[in-house]
Amino acid sequence: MMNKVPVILISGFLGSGKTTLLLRLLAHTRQIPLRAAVLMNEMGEYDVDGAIISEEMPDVTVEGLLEGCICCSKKSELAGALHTLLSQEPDLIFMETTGVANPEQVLEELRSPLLANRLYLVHSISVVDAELFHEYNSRFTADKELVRTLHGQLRTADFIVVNKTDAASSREVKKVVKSIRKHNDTAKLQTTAYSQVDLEPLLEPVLARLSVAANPEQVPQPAPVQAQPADAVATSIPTTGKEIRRPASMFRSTAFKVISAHSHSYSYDPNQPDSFSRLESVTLHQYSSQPLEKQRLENFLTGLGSSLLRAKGYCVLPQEGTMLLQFSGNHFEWQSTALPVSQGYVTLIGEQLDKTFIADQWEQCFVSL
Ligand SMILES: Nc1nc2c(ncn2[C@@H]2O[C@H](COP(=O)(O)OP(=O)(O)OP(=O)(O)O)[C@@H](O)[C@H]2O)c(=O)[nH]1
Repeated sequence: MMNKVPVILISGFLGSGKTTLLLRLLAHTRQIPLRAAVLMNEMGEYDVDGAIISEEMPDVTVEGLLEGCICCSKKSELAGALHTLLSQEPDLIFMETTGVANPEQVLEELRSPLLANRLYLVHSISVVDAELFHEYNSRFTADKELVRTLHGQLRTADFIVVNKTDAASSREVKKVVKSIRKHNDTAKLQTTAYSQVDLEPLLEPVLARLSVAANPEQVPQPAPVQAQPADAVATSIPTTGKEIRRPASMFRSTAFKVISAHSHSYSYDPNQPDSFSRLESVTLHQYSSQPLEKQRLENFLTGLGSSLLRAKGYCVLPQEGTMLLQFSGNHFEWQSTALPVSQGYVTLIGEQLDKTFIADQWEQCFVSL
């Protein structure tokens, strides 16, 4: 039987700190050294998080599944993407879901015969934003699908990272932990800022398994958490080639366009007619030859109010050059990048986004010469 490759699944709501954790894990695996590969799932049309990883860890193979969630619209492509990564023979695969993905569906897919004979799950990690956990929970109570997703992210985890404790009071952090425990009272849980968790125990089962594979006479280690059944029928799987994505309307003369809108939805369930989540993503492209002004962009995003949950992308600025923009929980983060980005873009994720207004406001972010 072929050696199975360990998988660590990272889920958690928008902006909670999944990529921050993944970067730490990748830095640690590189030190060991383990050859890690990443499956990155993004709701927008660009792989912003994949680009961040590629910049910091150019040796790590990243396969991106974009414009949809691997728990629903991209579920059929999951096996192909994982097999593309498997062809690189990594020691370990990290999977980061979108912030609105329900890991329950992903885990179900990993248990399918197509994947169960090649992979085994070591950890399902859920990252929680301590600052916004309760706000999101009360805000989305009417959105049954999203509530199911938020709870699914907690239920499936064997390790929960309560992150962003620097942005929440200690009283709030305690309340968050108490609420989480109502959904999952068995997972290991760590409170932290910037996803600074103890990495060694997380990777211990992977190292144990690898050392057994290298020295088969050793006594096998206990089965990893939620380990999958050993054997399954091998089936041929279509692979997705790595795609360099280009905006469809790249050659339009219009300077700035709202290119795409993606609604997060699951396949229709007649028993749950109201179970539709209205979260969507919109990607804005920096087509203009006129300079993009940082302050105007910040004002525009803040002006969208509570309808905007998350924004991220690369902006080409007149003074600073290309910068990575991150917006979550009303906080902006700008970071210089050496990535060769010829045309900037910003992906917005939110609820009931007013696209006409957004297109107009985006246009106002460019300084008229
Ligand atoms: N204040 C604060 N900011 C954090 C912390 N952890 C991460 N961030 C910032 O929050 C933003 C989002 O972090 P990510 O790691 O990209 O979050 P994510 O869960 O991958 O986000 P999605 O891409 O929406 O899925 C970035 O600007 C991070 O630098 C934290 O503990 N405290």
